Amino acid sequence: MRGAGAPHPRTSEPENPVLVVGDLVVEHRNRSTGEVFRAVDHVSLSIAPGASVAVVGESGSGKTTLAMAATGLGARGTGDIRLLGHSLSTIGRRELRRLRPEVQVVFQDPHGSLDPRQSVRSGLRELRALQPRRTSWIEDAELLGRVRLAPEILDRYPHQLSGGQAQRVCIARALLMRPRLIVADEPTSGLDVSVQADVLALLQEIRASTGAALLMISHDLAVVRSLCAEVHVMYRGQVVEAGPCEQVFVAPVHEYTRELLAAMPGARWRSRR
Ligand SMILES: Nc1ncnc2c1ncn2[C@@H]1O[C@H](COP(=O)(O)OP(=O)(O)OP(=O)(O)O)[C@@H](O)[C@H]1O
Repeated sequence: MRGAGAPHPRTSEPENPVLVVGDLVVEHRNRSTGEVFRAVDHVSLSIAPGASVAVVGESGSGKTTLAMAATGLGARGTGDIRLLGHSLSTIGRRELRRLRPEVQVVFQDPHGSLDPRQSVRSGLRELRALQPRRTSWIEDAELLGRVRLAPEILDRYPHQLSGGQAQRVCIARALLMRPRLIVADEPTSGLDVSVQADVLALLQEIRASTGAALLMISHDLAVVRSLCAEVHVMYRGQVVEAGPCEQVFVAPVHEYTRELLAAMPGARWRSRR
């Protein structure tokens, strides 16, 4: 059995970025009016193996559209996207299918992500059937232990789980695939404040122990600062500022970043220095 801390089987050179986004533009068309809205406007970013990168911005700034397009899971758009060294514009279906498990997404609404008709155990069984070799490294009970859930949870259905437990199950399902990139899209916004910190700590722990990179989508600067080394600030579809969290939060250059920081409870970011 392979431990979660064991290196991933490599499908590209270790030092290659997990994800490179070059000049991405994604537009949405309003179905009723036909109007075109540019949700992502010439965005570039790169995520190294094991890195923790955040995209922050207010609601509607394009964070989710960016993350979904960049990982090949949403509207495509134009631009150059390389996932584990493969260009999404030229990759074949078979290769894309092989690449899919390497990127796992943890969404905001854990109950919405789980099939209400499946127990946790049968949900895991289904995943294992889809990817038998990839998922054979760990047993169900041990997997749940990794996300600090008791084995009894295996026989529960989603409606029998709290929000925090359901999110841990979602994280366990992601972990089972031993991804190279975990995209966490507002993973704690739907949870009680009391469990938010635990879920964030868990994501951090999993990132550190597996070597997966983390792309964190959030409007919450406190979450970002606790979890990520690097941040991209999005405003109206554009990245207006990017850099190490310490630099961006302590000495923001763009007016919008300053406004975001000022809207946070306390100008405590700056007073840390
Ligand atoms: N499928 C879609 N069709 C039309 N417009 C869309 C679609 N998806 C998103 N949009 C619009 O694109 C813009 C960016 O949305 P997106 O969800 O990427 O932003 P966000 O920063 O993730 O916001 P939130 O934090 O509220 O999820 C918004 O104005 C949204 O209304």
